[in-house]
Amino acid sequence: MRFEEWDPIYREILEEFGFSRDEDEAAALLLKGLLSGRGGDLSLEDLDSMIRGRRVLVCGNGPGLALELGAILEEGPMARPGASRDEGLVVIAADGATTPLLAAGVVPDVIVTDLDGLLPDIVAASERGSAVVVHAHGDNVAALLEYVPRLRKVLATTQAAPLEGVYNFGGFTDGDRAVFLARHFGAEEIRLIGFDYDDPAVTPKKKKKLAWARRLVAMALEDQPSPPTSVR
Ligand SMILES: Nc1ncnc2c1ncn2[C@@H]1O[C@H](COP(=O)(O)OP(=O)(O)OP(=O)(O)O)[C@@H](O)[C@H]1O
Ligand SMILES: Nc1nc2c(c(=O)[nH]1)N=C(CO)CN2
Ligand SMILES: [Mg+2]
Repeated sequence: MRFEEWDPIYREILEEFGFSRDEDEAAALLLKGLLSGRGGDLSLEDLDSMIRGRRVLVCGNGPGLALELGAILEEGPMARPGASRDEGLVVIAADGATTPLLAAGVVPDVIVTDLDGLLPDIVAASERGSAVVVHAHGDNVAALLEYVPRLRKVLATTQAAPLEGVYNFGGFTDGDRAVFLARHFGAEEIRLIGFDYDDPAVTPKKKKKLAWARRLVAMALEDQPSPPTSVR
């Protein structure tokens, strides 16, 4: 999604949650600085070669994730590094979904995170090869400072205007940003598990975020080349 298309949606989000655009922009600059001069981080080309033409499984952190994952694991193999396009699913974990995935023996290919999932698990997955798409915003500056130096293969995102090396593929919550990312890089098919927008066991703020996730996932999946398969 082009930033001009995203910006009106972002304005609505800023208004509804009372977030500060200036603070989001400052966080994006900070993340850019934290990554500058490092070796071994993730390029757009790396993500493209992982995702383009592949079947992608985007995992949200809803309460059904472990069960739905069990059903998928019975179907066949997950992707292995260097797998051909017919081999298995590329797994993208939205932040906290990393924990149930690791518990089931699945190391995500990509983690999309604003660094408020279970961070020791995200660090462990990174050490085991997961690429980490780290989102900077005005409320995660302390986590960026503490954890970005501990992560490998990082790509930076922002919900504000993109900067050189800090991308905006569209989206707000980790789950919907993961779907926008999969669309941006040309996934052949996107399946969702662990998305329960009507989960009653959430705080009022999370409920509002899940309403945004519902709207944005629907937007990201519009006009998918092949129809989305949601396990729910
Ligand atoms: N019932 C659910 N509970 C939590 N996450 C859900 C649920 N259904 C879908 N998701 C998606 O899973 C993603 C990852 O979940 P996680 O609990 O790590 O959220 P988060 O975005 O880090 O939380 P927050 O919005 O508080 O920062 C969410 O961003 C959301 O898009
Ligand atoms: N400024 C700000 N931006 C966000 C926040 C947040 O709490 N503050 N949470 C997000 C994921 O839920 C995504 N973006
Ligand atoms: Mg998060």
